[in-house]
Amino acid sequence: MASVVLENVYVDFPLLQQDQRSLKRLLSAPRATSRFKMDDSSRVIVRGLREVNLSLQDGDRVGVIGLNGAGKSTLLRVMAGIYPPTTGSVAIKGKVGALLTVGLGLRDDVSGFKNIEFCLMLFGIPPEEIPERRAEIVDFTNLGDFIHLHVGAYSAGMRTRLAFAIATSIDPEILVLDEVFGAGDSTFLKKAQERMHDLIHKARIFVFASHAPGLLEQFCDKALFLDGGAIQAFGPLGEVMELYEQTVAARS
Ligand SMILES: Nc1ncnc2c1ncn2[C@@H]1O[C@H](COP(=O)(O)OP(=O)(O)OP(=O)(O)O)[C@@H](O)[C@H]1O
Repeated sequence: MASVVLENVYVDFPLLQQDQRSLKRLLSAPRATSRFKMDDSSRVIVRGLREVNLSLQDGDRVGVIGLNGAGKSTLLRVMAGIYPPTTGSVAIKGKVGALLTVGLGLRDDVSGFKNIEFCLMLFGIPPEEIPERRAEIVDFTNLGDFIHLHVGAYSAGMRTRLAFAIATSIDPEILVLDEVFGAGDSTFLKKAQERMHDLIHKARIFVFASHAPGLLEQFCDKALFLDGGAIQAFGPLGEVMELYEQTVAARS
């Protein structure tokens, strides 16, 4: 049984690079009351998520929706274990596969081939299984001899192919996906979509942040509407999408 349980989760990002005057302006702006705060060490922070309580169980297929900056990627990263919550707790049961910012986690200074090996070790794949899995990933990328070149010399599309092939080479029980369907050129896109469909189908829990209603309808039956870092609604896809569209219309 896979599950994802978040209790009272907050994620704060300290704003370290800003000059003092612009920080003061952020704190004094009227709309800043909920998003920008001063923390206990007098640092200005932007609140990525606030008071998030959520329980996902086997069979849940959830679309995460919200305007730019609503907190969708932050939530997915928390579920993937990339961001620890600033406060609150996160309990995950099951193997998580995260397809988030494409290219995330690739090392520029070593070859694609080596990157694959590192990632497989990181995923906990037993050493005797690595050569076969690696060969399968290399084949999927279709990068030819470029697989032996250091990743720093790859084009964006080549990175995408490599990152996608690695991330989708394990069958996750919990699949966390940030819109990556537009990745790669058209030949790769078709292959990538087939592989994605297969993974989505097999995952016990699927969480998908997207702005595309068609894709959400295709893959999800529930939706989670985030606004200003907080959950506004969580429930059947149609109802939550309607509420979201009404909110967007009221603001534009
Ligand atoms: N590394 C960071 N440092 C500072 N602030 C951040 C960082 N990452 C996210 N934020 C802030 O947290 C909030 C939520 O960002 P997030 O990327 O989760 O939004 P999103 O809903 O995925 O947006 P989009 O649809 O534009 O991708 C935003 O206000 C953003 O400015």
